[in-house]
Amino acid sequence: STGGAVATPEDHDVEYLTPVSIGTPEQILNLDIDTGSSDLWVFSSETSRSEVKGQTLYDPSNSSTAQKLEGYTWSISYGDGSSSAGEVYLDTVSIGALTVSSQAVEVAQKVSSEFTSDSNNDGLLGLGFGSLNTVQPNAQKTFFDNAMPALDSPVFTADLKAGIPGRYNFGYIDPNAYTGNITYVSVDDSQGFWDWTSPGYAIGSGSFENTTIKGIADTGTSLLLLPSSVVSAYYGKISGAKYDSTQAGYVLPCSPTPPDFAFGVGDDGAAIVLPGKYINYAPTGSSGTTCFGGIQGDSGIGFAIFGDVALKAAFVVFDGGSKTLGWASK
Ligand SMILES: O=C(NNC1=NCCC1)c1ccc(Br)cc1
Repeated sequence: STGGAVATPEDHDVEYLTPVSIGTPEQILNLDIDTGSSDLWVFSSETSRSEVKGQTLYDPSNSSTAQKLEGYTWSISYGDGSSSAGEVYLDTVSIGALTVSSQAVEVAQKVSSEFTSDSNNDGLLGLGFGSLNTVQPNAQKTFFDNAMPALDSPVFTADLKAGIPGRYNFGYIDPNAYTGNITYVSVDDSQGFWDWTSPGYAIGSGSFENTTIKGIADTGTSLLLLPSSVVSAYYGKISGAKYDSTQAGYVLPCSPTPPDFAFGVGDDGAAIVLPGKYINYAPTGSSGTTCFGGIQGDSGIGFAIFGDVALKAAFVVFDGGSKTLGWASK
């Protein structure tokens, strides 16, 4: 089997939303597919009314295939401080033509303000490793783990794009979605993340800097978070760029276009190049002269995060069979 669906960017590519069918008859919710977590949770008929502002709600009582897991609960908090919690049902879940008949659907009873104010986001679909799932008393499998045995190939791919819809596919690699070769790198799943090591980076037309950068491929994080030495080297090349403590990040003049940023993949010299315009993440004020940087520091996290700013420059294969990541330009 195979499947897949469109991934549509919200403003500034802060997140990408994908239509997911739940229940019988189908209830279609737009979910944030997140390789940095492993819970599938949705806004629901059980979500506190004061915490819902425009989201589409999954109502298990309107699904003939919903089955409540009595006594099961979940509670999650994300790297950006957002959180949600609730109860658990099993129901049929599909992404395009790919269907999992007994998927744990975690219904939110409470969500934090970040989710309440994100009116187009109806929930998250985690594609991290199973060890991250928060359901008690028994952890539940991700959509990918449930689907994997039936997939033509045990993979899913992320093809996110800047400002236009991309795609998540399951079970196959679309040869028309990328250019050149796919370079595969090993993944350390011991922390539950798609954790890999880049051999270094280059700034603009500069020479490649060999420096080990361990980090996770996280579709649920918006920015590219890198070691402070790398971030300082990058913004040090840009006149007027500075760390703005008020914004808690580096800001830069939106014009001229900043230098490209490339990160290495594999040990054969392959690299993914972020066009400089990707680093103009969003204007900080109404004049549009100053931009918030799409590359920021990873201090305090313990490893880098290759979030959407990086992923949208690549075609990425998440291989659940070999536990590897494949990176290609496009
Ligand atoms: O939470 C994380 N990724 N997903 C999402 N963020 C916000 C909503 C969804 C995340 C995961 C690992 C690390 Br390290 C930092 C952050």
